[in-house]
Amino acid sequence: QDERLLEPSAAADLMRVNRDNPDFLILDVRTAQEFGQGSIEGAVLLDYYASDFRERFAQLDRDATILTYCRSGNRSSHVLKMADDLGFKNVYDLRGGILAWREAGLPLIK
Ligand SMILES: O=S(=O)([O-])[S-]
Repeated sequence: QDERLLEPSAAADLMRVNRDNPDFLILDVRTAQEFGQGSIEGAVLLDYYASDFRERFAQLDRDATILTYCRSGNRSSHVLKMADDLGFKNVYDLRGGILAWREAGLPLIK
């Protein structure tokens, strides 16, 4: 059991705690189209399917606290592995993705 896989409520707590942390990033790895249909407030889009995803991801601050999510948790689990490979220290993954987030009644913005 990987404690970096956060249930929606724990992910929401992480966001709350890091509200004023300039080194906190919410990373949405879905497509631009999916992002446009509703996203978590403050999230930055970096499409996992983009050919330069790894290159761009690797440019992020390895010491930052990053919460990543996708639609249901598949793509973001790959991002978590990539983050480990690249030496990122504080990367979390929203378990069940935005579907679970929405299911938990948590807010999305358009
Ligand atoms: O990759 S996915 O779980 O968002 S379909």
